[in-house]
Amino acid sequence: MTEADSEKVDLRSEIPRFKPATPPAAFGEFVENMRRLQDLAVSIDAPDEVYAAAQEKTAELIELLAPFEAREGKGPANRSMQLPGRGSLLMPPWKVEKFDEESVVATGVLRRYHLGGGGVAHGGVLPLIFDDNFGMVVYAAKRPISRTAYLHVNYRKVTPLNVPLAIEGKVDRVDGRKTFITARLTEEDGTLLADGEGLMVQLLPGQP
Ligand SMILES: CCCCCCCCCCCC(=O)SCCNC(=O)CCNC(=O)[C@H](O)C(C)(C)COP(=O)(O)OP(=O)(O)OC[C@H]1O[C@@H](n2cnc3c(N)ncnc32)[C@H](O)[C@@H]1OP(=O)(O)O
Repeated sequence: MTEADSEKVDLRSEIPRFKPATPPAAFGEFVENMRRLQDLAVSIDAPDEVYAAAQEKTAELIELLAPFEAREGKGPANRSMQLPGRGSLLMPPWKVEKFDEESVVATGVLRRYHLGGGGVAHGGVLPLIFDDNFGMVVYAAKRPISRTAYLHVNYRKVTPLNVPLAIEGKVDRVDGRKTFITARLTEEDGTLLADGEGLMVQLLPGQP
């Protein structure tokens, strides 16, 4: 395998030194279509022929895209700050509203894809939102590159779908390599849905 080949197929990387991307509008529209597809994939109840047609169309899309799979940090997903969820399908489609040393605020809605049961968000989605916020807080506060050592979420109320939400996280205290972060997830009127605390530990040279 040549070096160029290994770059194409090796999806591992060290923790990324973040480089923002500015993709064309079509990328953002593609990601939003994919999000709509995710919502539909978890909610449809369709005739057999519709599933068969959907299978064919998605197979065509995979064939179109597969030749362009690239290693972490090359494509625009996850590093397009102007797009909801930084253009990453893993992330809920939230927008960063405030990003400075004082705090990081992101707002958005959770949608059908994020359903747990009983019409409200899956509990596992919340730690994802908190962890991502903690990562951005570390970055915005100009702390060294760190990884989450622990993350604690208190679920205070069920989190509704399709309702505007906000998370605000900030550095609580710093102790050597350790950055302790707190965050709150609220509805627009300030109702507290969940709060969280996390420890981000600065990576030492050579740590992945
Ligand atoms: C624009 C921006 C976009 C970018 C936005 C991107 C956002 C994405 C952010 C995602 C971030 C992640 O999810 S990262 C992925 C999830 N996390 C991981 O996979 C981490 C896996 N764990 C590890 O790699 C390691 O355990 C580390 C690096 C966390 C720590 O290991 P270490 O380097 O050997 O350090 P160690 O000596 O154990 O600990 C250092 C100090 O921290 C304390 N410590 C360590 N772990 C814990 C713990 N669980 N609970 C309490 N305390 C702990 C120790 O007691 C010690 O304190 P003292 O004795 O010094 O007082």
